Amino acid sequence: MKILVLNCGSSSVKYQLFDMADETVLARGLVERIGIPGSVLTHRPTGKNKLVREAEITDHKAAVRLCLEALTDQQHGVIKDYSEIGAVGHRIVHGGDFCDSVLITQETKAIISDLVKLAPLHNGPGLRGIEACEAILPATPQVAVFDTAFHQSMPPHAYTYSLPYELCQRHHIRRYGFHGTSHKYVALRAANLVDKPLAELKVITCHLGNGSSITAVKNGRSWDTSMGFTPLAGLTMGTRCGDIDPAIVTFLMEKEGYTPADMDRLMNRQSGVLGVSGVSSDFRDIEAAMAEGNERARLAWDIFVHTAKKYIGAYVAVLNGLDVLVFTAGLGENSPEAREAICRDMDYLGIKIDPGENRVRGQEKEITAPGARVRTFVIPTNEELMIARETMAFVQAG
Ligand SMILES: Nc1ncnc2c1ncn2[C@@H]1O[C@H](COP(=O)(O)OP(=O)(O)O)[C@@H](O)[C@H]1O
Ligand SMILES: CC(=O)OP(=O)(O)O
Ligand SMILES: [Mg+2]
Repeated sequence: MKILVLNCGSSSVKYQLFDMADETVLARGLVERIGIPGSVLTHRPTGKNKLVREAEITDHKAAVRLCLEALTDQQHGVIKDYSEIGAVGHRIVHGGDFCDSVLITQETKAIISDLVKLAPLHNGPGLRGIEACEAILPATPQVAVFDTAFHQSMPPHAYTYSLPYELCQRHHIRRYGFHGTSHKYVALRAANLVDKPLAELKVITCHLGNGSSITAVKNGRSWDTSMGFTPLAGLTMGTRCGDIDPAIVTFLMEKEGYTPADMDRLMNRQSGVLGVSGVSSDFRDIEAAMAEGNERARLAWDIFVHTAKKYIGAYVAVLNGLDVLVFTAGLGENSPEAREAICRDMDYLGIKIDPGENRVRGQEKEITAPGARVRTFVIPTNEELMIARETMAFVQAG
């Protein structure tokens, strides 16, 4: 069976078409920089030339349509007809109370839609991707695979907020955690690379992209993670503020007369690296601006690095040690500068990377310095493969 996977991220749409007989990738691609200047589709059909199409893409529905068109493109396509696709797996970021994947129906779409307010940069785009597929593949089963699933294993002291208990119960307020599919994939892959069962390892996985989160993995389970009730918490991100003193919210609402919607926009879309630098939400632009001496870009970068260091340190404490540190996602895979800055002066914790090995971009590689106690890896994430497997199992279970 051929399975198409769509991964709507906050700044991108990634996709892969698999032949699940042997998990061959027939085509993969991405639309990146959605909503910021310079958006581009890169479609890589296996065994054929890649297709690069520049277009100003401002929303995820248009991006998904572009991906679907590439799959049947005369020159670069890999299928003749959409009916060849047996099922579509969608990455949906917020699953709320869902622990497992679900079939897309009117009812499940309504629940995903209710969660848009808790993941405004993601569940809306995820739904737009579903709608684009429903229009083009109306008879094909579609499955939602949630970012929150892996983190369901966190212990209560990690997922419970210190607010009035009954209030949190009533409104389902807890730490959910996101990027779960990615954290699980790279943690399993790291265990494979060090040739030990994941259950015997203490692992910290750093998913650093436009959205960033760090997870502590213990006994093979997500033990704690930096994102929370929503994907706004934790590290400073492309446009998200990450952890701030919660009192700033009510302070600004009073001082500036902001409504809840204004605050939501400010913290999700106008803050983070973009808000501090005034340059861009994209780390490539930040690195270029720093190279030209832009001080606010430097400050945004330094804040990002500082928060990443703090989470790693905190999770070493939570895990009582560390065996493996993993970097993944857009920045984690592609920026030696980010990895170097984050790992600098961490030798007390046993973390030290080799500058030569660390030059790697977008490839799986161990970057540990000789003699370091903690083994550090760059592992390209593959959320799409995990989602394809999950979708296949779901469809087969019928
Ligand atoms: N070669 C690169 N060097 C530095 N940063 C990169 C590179 N490629 C991608 N990135 C950064 O990764 C981020 C996108 O991460 P990604 O995980 O693909 O996005 P999303 O969060 O939308 O899923 C962007 O900020 C981008 O600048
Ligand atoms: C949850 C999240 O932030 O996802 P992404 O990094 O794909 O935007
Ligand atoms: Mg992503």
